[in-house]
Amino acid sequence: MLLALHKSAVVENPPKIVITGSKSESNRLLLLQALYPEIKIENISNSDDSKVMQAALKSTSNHIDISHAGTAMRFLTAFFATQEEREITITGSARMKERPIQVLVDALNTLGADISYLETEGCPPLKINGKLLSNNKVSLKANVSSQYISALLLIAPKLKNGLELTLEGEITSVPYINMTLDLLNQIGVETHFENNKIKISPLESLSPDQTPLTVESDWSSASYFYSIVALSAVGTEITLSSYRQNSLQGDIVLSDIYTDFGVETKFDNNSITLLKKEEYQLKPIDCDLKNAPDIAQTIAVTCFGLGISCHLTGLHTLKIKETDRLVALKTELEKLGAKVSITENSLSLEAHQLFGSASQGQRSQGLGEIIATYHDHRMAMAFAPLGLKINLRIEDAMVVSKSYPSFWEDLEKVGFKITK
Ligand SMILES: O=C(O)C1=C[C@@H](OP(=O)(O)O)[C@@H](O)[C@H](O)C1
Ligand SMILES: C=C(OP(=O)(O)O)C(=O)O
Repeated sequence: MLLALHKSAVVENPPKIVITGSKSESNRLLLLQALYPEIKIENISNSDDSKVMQAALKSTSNHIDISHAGTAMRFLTAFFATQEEREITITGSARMKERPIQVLVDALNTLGADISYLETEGCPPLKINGKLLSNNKVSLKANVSSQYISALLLIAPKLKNGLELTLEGEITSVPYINMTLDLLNQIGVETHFENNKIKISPLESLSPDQTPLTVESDWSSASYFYSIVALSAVGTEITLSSYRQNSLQGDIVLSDIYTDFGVETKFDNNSITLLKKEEYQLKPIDCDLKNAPDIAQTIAVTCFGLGISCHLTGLHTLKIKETDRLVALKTELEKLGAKVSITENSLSLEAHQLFGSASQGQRSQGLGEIIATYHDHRMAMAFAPLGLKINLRIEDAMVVSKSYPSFWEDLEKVGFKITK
């Protein structure tokens, strides 16, 4: 569906926006709940990725399709590898069949699993013959995706002797590994992470009287509201719930990064209020995002909307996500008149005269440019805040449901004018 965003502004005193639970926390807890049924979960994400995870864990079929969900693909591969007597095939969208999984498959096979490729070597779909994994030590490359490491950590306490992982090379997306370890600790699993070694002790079962674990709202989803406030007038405020100052999610780093754009975050009563405190003092942005790759698109578009330059690094994982996000960002920002250069792991945007030139002025007329989204929820959501500056249209807008199904309704609540 093509949605048209008509140039609008944030209303005064918008209602509080309740953002669904973190899909990263939800998908970890769902997997742990399949291993330890005593676990109770509250505020689970209503994202497509968490729904497919729930459906796959309930399914008795020997054919599982996880669509676009990277965490589900990686976590379930590890899970089904340990389910004795079960033979399944696991597949996903056309893009999922291009997203690499060899590092994880090799590690699981080294531990004793029986996993093979059904189409392209190194990528889904996979055939998994569930087995008792008899080894407990393995080394793997840590610079491709942290999801492989989290997948192994999640099944580790159910292995007879636990697990000892050696991480090779630079470790990417570290906060996601720490999130996995923290959730394991919360259910009583002993973990140890030092330098490039992680050790997990076995834990057979949990006591039946578990207190529910509450998933915090999704910080990556909050990023779009940070961008909206950054692109709005001084004094603009938006309140989001439910958030904690001591989050497990690395994307909380937004609250620091956006101070550079004049956005202040106030934590109060499980909510955050984002306030545009001052006009942004034109200053180039230089940011290493290897610990928070999912907010790269948001930040690049905020900088474009403010007319400032940015140099974003640590982006090597962006090429293997829902789309090649570096190429997608360059293509779509350039449609709007930006000058962007990319390498394998970075993106640079030149400062520009903000929608002031004749050609850019024309872009505010009519229905505006069509932004392509490449089956990537974050392309749709990252570009949407530009609706405060220009008219634009978002192609395949329902793609947002991968992580944030009520995104467009929530944008309307804060004042965006959107038509089909
Ligand atoms: O473990 C997780 O929940 C995630 C880890 C990150 O992936 P990489 O480790 O592949 O960067 C992130 O981009 C993804 O959205 C969610
Ligand atoms: C990369 C993402 O998800 P996944 O890898 O789980 O598909 C994302 O949500 O931005």
